[in-house]
Amino acid sequence: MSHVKRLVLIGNGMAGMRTIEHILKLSTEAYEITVFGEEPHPNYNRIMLSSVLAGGVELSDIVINDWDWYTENNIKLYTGDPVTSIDSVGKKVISASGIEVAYDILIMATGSNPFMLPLPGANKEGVIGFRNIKDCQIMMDTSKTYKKAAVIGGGLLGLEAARGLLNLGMDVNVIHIHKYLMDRQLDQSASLMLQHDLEQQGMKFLLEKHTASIVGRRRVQGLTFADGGEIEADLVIMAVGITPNVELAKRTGLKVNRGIVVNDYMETSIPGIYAVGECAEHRGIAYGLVAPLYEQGAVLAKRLAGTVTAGYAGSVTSTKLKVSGVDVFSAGYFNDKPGMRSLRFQDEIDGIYKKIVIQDNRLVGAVLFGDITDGAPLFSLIKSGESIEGREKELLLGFSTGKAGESLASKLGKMADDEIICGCNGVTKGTIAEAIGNGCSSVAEIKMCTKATGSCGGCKPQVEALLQLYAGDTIGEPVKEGICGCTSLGRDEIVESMKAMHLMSVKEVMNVLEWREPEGCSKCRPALNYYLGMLYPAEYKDEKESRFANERYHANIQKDGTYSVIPRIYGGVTSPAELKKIATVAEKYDVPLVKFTGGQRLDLFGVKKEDLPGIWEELDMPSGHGYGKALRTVKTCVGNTFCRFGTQDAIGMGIRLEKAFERINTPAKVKLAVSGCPRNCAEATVKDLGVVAIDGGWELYVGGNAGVKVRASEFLCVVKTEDEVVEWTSAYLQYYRENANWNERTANWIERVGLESIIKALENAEDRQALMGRIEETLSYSKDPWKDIINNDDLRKNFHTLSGVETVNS
Ligand SMILES: Cc1cc2nc3c(=O)[nH]c(=O)nc-3n(C[C@H](O)[C@H](O)[C@H](O)COP(=O)(O)OP(=O)(O)OC[C@H]3O[C@@H](n4cnc5c(N)ncnc54)[C@H](O)[C@@H]3O)c2cc1C
Ligand SMILES: NC(=O)c1ccc[n+]([C@@H]2O[C@H](COP(=O)([O-])OP(=O)(O)OC[C@H]3O[C@@H](n4cnc5c(N)ncnc54)[C@H](O)[C@@H]3O)[C@@H](O)[C@H]2O)c1
Ligand code: SF4
Ligand code: FES
Repeated sequence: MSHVKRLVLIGNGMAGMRTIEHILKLSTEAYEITVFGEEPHPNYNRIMLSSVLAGGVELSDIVINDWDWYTENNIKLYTGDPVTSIDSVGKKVISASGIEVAYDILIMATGSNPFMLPLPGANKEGVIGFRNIKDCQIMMDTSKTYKKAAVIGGGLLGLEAARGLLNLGMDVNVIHIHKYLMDRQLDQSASLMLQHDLEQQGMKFLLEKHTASIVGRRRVQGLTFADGGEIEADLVIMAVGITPNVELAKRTGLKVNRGIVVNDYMETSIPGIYAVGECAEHRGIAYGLVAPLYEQGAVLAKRLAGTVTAGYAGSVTSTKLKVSGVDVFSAGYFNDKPGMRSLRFQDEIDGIYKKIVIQDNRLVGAVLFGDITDGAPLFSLIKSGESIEGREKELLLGFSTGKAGESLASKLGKMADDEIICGCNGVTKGTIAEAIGNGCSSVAEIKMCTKATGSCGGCKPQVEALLQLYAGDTIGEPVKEGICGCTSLGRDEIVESMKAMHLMSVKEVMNVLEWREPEGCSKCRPALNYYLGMLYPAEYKDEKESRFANERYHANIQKDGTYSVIPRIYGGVTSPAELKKIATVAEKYDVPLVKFTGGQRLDLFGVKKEDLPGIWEELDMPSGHGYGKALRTVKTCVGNTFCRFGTQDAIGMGIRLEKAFERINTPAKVKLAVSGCPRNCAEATVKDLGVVAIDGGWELYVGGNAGVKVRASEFLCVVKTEDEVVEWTSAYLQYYRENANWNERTANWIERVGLESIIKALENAEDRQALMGRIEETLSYSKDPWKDIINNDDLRKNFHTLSGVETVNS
């Protein structure tokens, strides 16, 4: 009797999951797949952590496959639960939490660990590597309190970390053991030019320095060096290389050198167990960049799907530094060795350096600084190993004869179709041209079709140039980006079309506006649902299936799959009776944790999905919307009710605002606060809208945020009465609802459109009244979502099965 084979993947990272994606494409349903991940997240783009740290990219933007993707593909995912042992005889894995899963095929993709120098004091608080979301979060949090950072290691990772920390406002010293930065990728000339440019950006370097110890009490306070020197540091990032994560493999008895030894088909020394990614060692090499790991994944997937493959033969690698303002590329051999010749070009005026390394008339290496447009074609030549005899100087001076000022699109036009444009994903110019020919008209669409630009993003300029070349008006305007890969239309065009054609459902919008993906995606479906609800509050029926899980269940999904429930406590003011009720419910349902939130609410953590309706019913309190893109909380200080400094009734004002705007859907979450005097105990100036009492009136501030990027709010207006506070707040919130992009916080919106334009839209009393009328109309249709479910037998019965798009929500 044949049974579906059970495939277990250990490591929910970039290489392992790319392998699974390939397998799903090659042979759907051939395997019953289980994935274990040590990190408490779905699969994300580790490469982009540098961009998250540098700012401009949110953690939610770097998810590759969200939670729903696993469900949709019938993959059982255990996160935050590492596999701790493998029984290779009984063919099963056991996780830290005790889960046992049997396998027929086991893939190990456990990645690497940062190499932590075993220095005295290395275990102090504030000493970390830079490898995962947690490290990234620690750096972002630390920068809010501390100012002095030291990065040990001036390689790719160290420099990208240093740039991010500078952007976070820290003072950064990079300590490098070698005389030249990026000594594993660059020659001396390129390295010196790089150092110069980074110093101009504010980075400081201590070169040829051997760190001797890390000093401080519990937390790091500084570093000492072998030459007797020392510096102060409140945060130390070790970026001195990585070591394959092979402990589990060793315990299992797999053959391990530096990495888990694999053959050309990624088979380890034990039949049925494969290894892929940074943890694997192939022909003596454990790679540390995604391109070779993705190649390995493609080979392994073919092998497991029973497709013919020649096997993996090893890779030549190329790297680009992801630091804005400096362009650095390196591939193959970058320093001359006996038997090699090199040609160099250095332009100190424009800061350009090029070097190509040749052996036996073949290109074996290249280093580019300042202008890296020739990186892709040079890398193709290195990989192809073809003779470049007689073309050496042409290659050095500009690949495609490179006339001064020649556009990138024109250069790319001269390239052969089989040249690689996206190094990370091995995507050729021909493949991208074909995707454009098949109708892809934006970078996002090309990413969806080909994966190009989906990893480090370094090939985006080339892909944009190809779009200009093949989809633009000859070489005209760049093709604009849509709200997601399913469309090339932007938010305003979509909303205008909805109005003009009176489109009334998500499906209709996608049909009429010719969506590329008929079902849409997790970016556009919730956005369309929001825009339709905003335009037609009376007629539009909210589509549950276009909402994130948090919003479907009206509770926040937690990392272990349980939910957290926050009842509404207006203005943060409760009563003994209310507290008793919450306590009774928490006891009855065995709620493991009851905690105050930053917004002065009580949060019940660890609630099972099936208990949600019962808990809501027994609490008999309105939903606090702690999960939604809606008004979350109005935080208040005690105001003149008890405080001797208070000039106004902050509590009363806060409760009035919360009662007025609870249940309003907004493009992104909205938090308010009211302080009773300028001492501002309710922290009103880091809220989406903050109200601060003054003598005889109130000041209103907007666009504040205390999240990853702290932003102080900006002064909007001063008013005398509580009624005026409500009027301005109504108008401001409705103007935000009508004009911001879905998922755009007020802080980002105001930065994008400018406070001036908002003041202009609100300064006229008639306009304010009109906006207030529209928000009141919308509010008149809103109902408490918990009551809605509890009182509807059908909804309550089918509560478990509410499905929709997936959660990367905060
Ligand atoms: C900040 C940063 C920037 C980078 N930039 C680039 C770049 O620009 N270009 C480039 O090519 N590469 C870059 N890299 C390297 C690239 O991210 C890695 O090569 C790639 O992620 C390796 O993939 P992997 O799947 O082998 O390992 P990982 O992505 O690390 O995945 C391994 C996963 O396995 C999990 N795991 C480990 N042990 C267990 C266990 N016992 N049970 C369950 N799960 C386990 C780990 O927690 C991890 O989530 C960068 C790396 C970092 C940290
Ligand atoms: N843009 C990219 O492609 C990119 C970005 C980040 C990370 N990565 C990858 O992540 C991995 C880790 O990166 P990395 O920069 O840590 O590794 P790396 O090996 O590239 O660089 C480490 C650097 O640390 C220096 N060093 C070693 N010991 C030291 C010491 N005691 N004190 C000071 N300096 C010391 C080395 O000279 C070397 O230049 C690599 O595989 C890298 O390819 C790639
Ligand atoms: S903000 Fe002013 S009124 Fe409110 S608690 Fe602080 S000091 Fe008192
Ligand atoms: S080169 Fe990295 S995503 Fe294309």
